[in-house]
Amino acid sequence: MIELEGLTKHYGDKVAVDDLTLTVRPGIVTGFLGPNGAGKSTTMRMMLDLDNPTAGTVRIDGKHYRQLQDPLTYIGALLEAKSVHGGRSAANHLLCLAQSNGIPRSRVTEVLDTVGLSGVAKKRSKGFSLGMSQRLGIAAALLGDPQVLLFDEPVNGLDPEGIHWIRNLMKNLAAQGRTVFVSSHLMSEMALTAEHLIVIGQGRLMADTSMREFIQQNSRSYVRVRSPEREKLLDLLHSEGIDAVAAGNGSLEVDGVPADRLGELAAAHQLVLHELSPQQASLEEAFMQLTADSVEYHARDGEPVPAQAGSPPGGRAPGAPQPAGARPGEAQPTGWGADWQKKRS
Ligand SMILES: Nc1ncnc2c1ncn2[C@@H]1O[C@H](COP(=O)(O)OP(=O)(O)OP(=O)(O)O)[C@@H](O)[C@H]1O
Repeated sequence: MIELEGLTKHYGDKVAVDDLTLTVRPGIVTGFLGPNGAGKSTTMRMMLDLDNPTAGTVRIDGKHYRQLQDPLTYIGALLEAKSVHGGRSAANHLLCLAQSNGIPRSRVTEVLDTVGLSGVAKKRSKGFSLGMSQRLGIAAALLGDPQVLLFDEPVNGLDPEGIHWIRNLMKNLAAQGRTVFVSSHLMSEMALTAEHLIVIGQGRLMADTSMREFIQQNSRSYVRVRSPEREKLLDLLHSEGIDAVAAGNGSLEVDGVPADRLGELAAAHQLVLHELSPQQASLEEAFMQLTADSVEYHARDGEPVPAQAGSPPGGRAPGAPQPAGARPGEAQPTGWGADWQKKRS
């Protein structure tokens, strides 16, 4: 397992990682989430002794990284897929790593086969696509057959088949009893892969919980009900002391009552329903809800507006409503490109 205790990293005045204490357990895939700049890569680098902590410790199976003999046989990692000597072939790159870590040469062929790069084993890695480089990085992580694996954005650049493959690979590694710690911004992918989540924001621990609990605790689940007799249904629900609010498309959103009970109530009062659907928030919604206040980099609202002949940047789409305060026929600069347009006029 990986144990962090009070792990902290300052870069000058910037607190990149702030007093993290947590344990990453074997046998499951643990997802590592946080907005841009939250401190994920810094934490992973400190786990691998690539950065010195300002305070605190990291232990891999009870030992500091520096105490590990042949560290690749304890912990394998994919951090920067492109950080490979471009002049070396894939096989040579892996062979160098193997030789410096007491790993037999035969493992190079095995891991190249595992990641599907046998056909390009002798090709120089500088010609590799991002997806191929990711696979080579994963091969390097697997080389020493370690019990602990770290993957920073492993699906970056992979095609759908590759994404499917890495998802199964991580699950299989965990099922073998290994510790698998993975960061990704792809929430849908994380939701399919990780069983446990660690979430940080501005360097601080925000959640350390199972995927299920995380979604339940940080999002609202409700039942959407649609009926041609919405007002009657609303009165009925209120008379039963059930909270319901009118939503778009003639529907109601009902909190805290299972769909079965709502269906039975409607049937008992002979009310027709056109929809009765439980709504559970996604990991993405739960993540955004939890981390909204710790997002460091905010983009401005507004759509990029393409400059078209006869239509100034920021102009309205045909049929779009006139912005408040605008004179008829006059396009108002709003959103993306608005400052640029103001400077021009
Ligand atoms: N070498 C460095 N020198 C100065 N500041 C740094 C350095 N490395 C990281 N930082 C800062 O530390 C903070 C955490 O960065 P880090 O790269 O760990 O975040 P992250 O969660 O991995 O972000 P992303 O999701 O964008 O990859 C950021 O504010 C970053 O600017």
